Amino acid sequence: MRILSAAQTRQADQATIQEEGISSVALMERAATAFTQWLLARLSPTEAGDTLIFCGPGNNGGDGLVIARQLHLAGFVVQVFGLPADTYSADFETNRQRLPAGLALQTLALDALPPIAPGSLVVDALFGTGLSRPLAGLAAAVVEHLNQARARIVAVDMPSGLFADMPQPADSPIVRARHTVSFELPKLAFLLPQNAQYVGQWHTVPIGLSRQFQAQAEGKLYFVDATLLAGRLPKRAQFGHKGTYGHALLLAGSRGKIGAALLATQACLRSGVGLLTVRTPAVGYDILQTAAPEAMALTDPASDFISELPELSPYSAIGIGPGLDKADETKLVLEQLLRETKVPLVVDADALNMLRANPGLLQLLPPDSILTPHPKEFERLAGPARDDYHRLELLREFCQQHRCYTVLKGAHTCLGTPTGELYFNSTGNPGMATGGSGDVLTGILTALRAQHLPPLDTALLGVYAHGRAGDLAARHTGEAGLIAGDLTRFIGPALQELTTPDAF
Ligand SMILES: NC(=O)C1=CN([C@@H]2O[C@H](COP(=O)(O)OP(=O)(O)OC[C@H]3O[C@@H](n4cnc5c(N)ncnc54)[C@H](O)[C@@H]3O)[C@@H](O)[C@H]2O)[C@@H](O)CC1
Ligand SMILES: [K+]
Repeated sequence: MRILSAAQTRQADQATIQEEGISSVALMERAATAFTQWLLARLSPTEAGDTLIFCGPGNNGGDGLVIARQLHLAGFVVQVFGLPADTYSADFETNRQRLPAGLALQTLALDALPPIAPGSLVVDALFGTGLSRPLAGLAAAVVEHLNQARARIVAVDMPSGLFADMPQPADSPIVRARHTVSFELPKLAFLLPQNAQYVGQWHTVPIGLSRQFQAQAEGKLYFVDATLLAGRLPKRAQFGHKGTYGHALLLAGSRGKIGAALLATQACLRSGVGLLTVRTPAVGYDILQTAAPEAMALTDPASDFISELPELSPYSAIGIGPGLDKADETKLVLEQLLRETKVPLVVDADALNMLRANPGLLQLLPPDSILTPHPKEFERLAGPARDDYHRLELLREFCQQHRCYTVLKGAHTCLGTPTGELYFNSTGNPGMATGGSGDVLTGILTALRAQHLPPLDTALLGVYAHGRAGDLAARHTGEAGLIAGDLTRFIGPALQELTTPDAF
């Protein structure tokens, strides 16, 4: 799925209208109907109770008028309010005319804002993608009024006051919606933690926006769903053997953190790698051989940390980082690895912190390496961000400068590419915010890369499958009960879902 800017969304509406030869008011009817259907699938008129719909002067308000008409006809107890304005959009005017008798548009006034009973259903159709500046005056007062009511607010397309694709001044008035129902595609704003308090849970409803426009639109933002991944994970070959699926090397673990090495090991094994060798300090030998007999243990001469780089020629991908100690010897191992390796790298955790400690090391990063920082680790590498939008800029610059793929971990993990694209993941849940989850991701990515998948496919598939494994696991454990080891059990099913079936 593409993520379009506000301007592109307007162009997409126009392209759809032209392509289909329909009127803009017909597209509005379609969009508003999709919203109404979404609501009707979740709430009966009795469950909704008092339903108050707040409309702005543009097409978002026009949607609100259509929704008011449709909910009224569906038996909801509807009141509809409009912001006074000098001009209204043409489709707003048309739909004002279409309001049924018995449902009058009431004009909002600063000194007479309507009371909102606790638990009421509020539909926020004040402003959508056409917002051009922060709200002020009466509009701001209405937003404040909605936010103070103990109502269930459902926003049409956008929570009013929020920009679709850029930050806004601190303290801008913005509706705090419980649900946001967006037309066709998510907006960039929905994917950033700083906006979660306004967007609530977001949903998309299809409105038949021009596919051609979506495919050809400029811009480099993507939302990764199963469709975007179709065809990227080949089925295993009938005559394949373990040599077909690569030989991965993991450099991981230190005294007290052999568990991290083990989690990466299990995940790597569960992600289809042909052979796996694991380099841990000597203290990890018995643990690894017992808990993961499928992996080969190549223990380091040092007892507690990795001090020597093994011979690298057998391997098709190398993962480094989970559970490493920051010993000087290990730093030298990382440096030697960066200088010597010709095979793709996956770099995680303390290996990232070591890169930062010696900035010269970043210059040695082989092209197409995959880095997997969480926001704090990324900040150490690329500097502090003013806000979530600025962090995306830094991510883009970092990936282009170092010709690497960077997986910025979090809700909607964002993958940056050397060519400037940003891909937001759609799977995963808050249960995955638990120690060891990142080690599992490193194992998955190392395995996919070892199987000769291109770096972009590796990162997209790996991040998606990791989240999907978390979603499958949480069905059994609940989110709070989820631990990283649970993820490894569901990587196989997650990858299976993504595997391209044979064409007939
Ligand atoms: N264009 C189309 O064909 C469709 C548009 N749709 C709806 O239309 C919305 C976009 O409509 P519009 O482009 O008319 O924009 P909006 O309805 O979001 O807002 C535009 C109106 O608000 C005014 N405005 C902007 N910022 C303001 C501020 N800070 N304070 C006060 N007034 C402000 C503008 O002057 C204009 O009158 C979408 O979010 C969606 O809900 C849907 O009906 C689908 C089809
Ligand atoms: K809105």
